[in-house]
Amino acid sequence: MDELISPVENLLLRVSKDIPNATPCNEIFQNFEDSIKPLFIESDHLSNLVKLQLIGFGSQIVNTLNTVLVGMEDSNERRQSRVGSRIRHDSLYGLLITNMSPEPGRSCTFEIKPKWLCQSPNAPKLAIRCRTCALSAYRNRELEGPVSSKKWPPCPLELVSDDLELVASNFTMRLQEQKAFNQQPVDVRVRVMLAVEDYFTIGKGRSLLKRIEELQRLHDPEGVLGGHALGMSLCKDELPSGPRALALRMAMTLRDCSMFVRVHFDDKEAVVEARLADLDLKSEDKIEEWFEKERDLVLGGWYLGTERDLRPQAHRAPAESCVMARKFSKKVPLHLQGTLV
Ligand SMILES: O=P(O)(O)O[C@@H]1[C@@H](OP(=O)(O)O)[C@H](OP(=O)(O)O)[C@H](O)[C@H](OP(=O)(O)O)[C@H]1OP(=O)(O)O
Ligand SMILES: Nc1ncnc2c1ncn2[C@@H]1O[C@H](COP(=O)(O)OP(=O)(O)OP(=O)(O)O)[C@@H](O)[C@H]1O
Repeated sequence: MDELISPVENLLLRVSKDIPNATPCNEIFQNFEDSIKPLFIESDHLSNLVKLQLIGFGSQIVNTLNTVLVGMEDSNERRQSRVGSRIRHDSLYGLLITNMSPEPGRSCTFEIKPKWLCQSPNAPKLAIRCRTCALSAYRNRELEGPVSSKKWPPCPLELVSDDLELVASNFTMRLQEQKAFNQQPVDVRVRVMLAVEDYFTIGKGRSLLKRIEELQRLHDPEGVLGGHALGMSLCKDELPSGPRALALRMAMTLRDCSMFVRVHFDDKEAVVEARLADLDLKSEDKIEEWFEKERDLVLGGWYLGTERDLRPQAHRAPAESCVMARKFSKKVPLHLQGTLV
């Protein structure tokens, strides 16, 4: 995706990057229509998806857009991480997508990745970390410095928790990080916060997140490891294949999508709108990588929080805030916590 704004009102033009293995837009569109969209039609959440419309264009458009990119780079207007990337010539398709950008002064938008809304089916029964928090802990393993300086994204289980105060505070915290929101008068901010709280605790946002959770569960009941004996080396024949592989790719897509939340605050009643984006079906080529990642999390003790036993210099991070870890420390007396895992 690149930062080109379409002249078509309230739509963005999404085009393919010129990098090896990038899925062409026509395939992204077909996969979305066949595999993803029906899941949300069933539950009446179609209006919560970023809409995709496939368009074709001539190679002259690609040349023009690439020239625009060169111009932006010459004047330092392009984000450094994207400098040098170009639009591919061999696929003359693009997607017009719902533009979720805010309208200055009238709305603000924030983006979250809900990630894994339920535990991995391969996690040990006594896990004290969810899949996302286990992976964060794993990724923090090599980082030097105090525990508090490490990266602990919010635990995704908070988003679908039965503790509605926790759900509400998660979203209002994200809202309060928005400059456009903070610039509003206090009465508008209160109105907007209440609307966001309602939307994600009793409204459509709640049912949308619950639907994603349900779909993640339904499409991957066994986990990528299935019944694989973990002590044994990976044999490619044992990776999920056929219908199970497709279902797994769908689950992994739903575990890595983005959610745009736009709040309009110029009306008498604040209006909240959430739409899911980045629902490009994951490639089958990723299955081996998912298998290896899951195996490392299980065997390394990252779900159980026992990684410290494997690497004595490591210790449990007090800064981490997994919902599962918090439940565990409430239920189990402190002196027993080390003995149970
Ligand atoms: O491994 P995860 O769970 O961190 O997810 C990856 C994402 O990391 P993040 O959401 O930042 O933690 C990662 O996001 P970023 O590139 O870090 O923004 C990708 O979305 C990656 O998918 P793909 O390789 O582009 O198909 C994602 O990989 P998969 O979902 O395919 O495993
Ligand atoms: N529907 C949308 N409305 C508004 N902004 C969007 C929408 N979809 C994506 N964006 C924004 O466009 C930018 C690029 O999108 P995205 O991150 O999906 O592309 P990408 O190919 O992963 O980019 P890169 O890897 O170069 O960072 C991001 O800033 C994202 O927030």
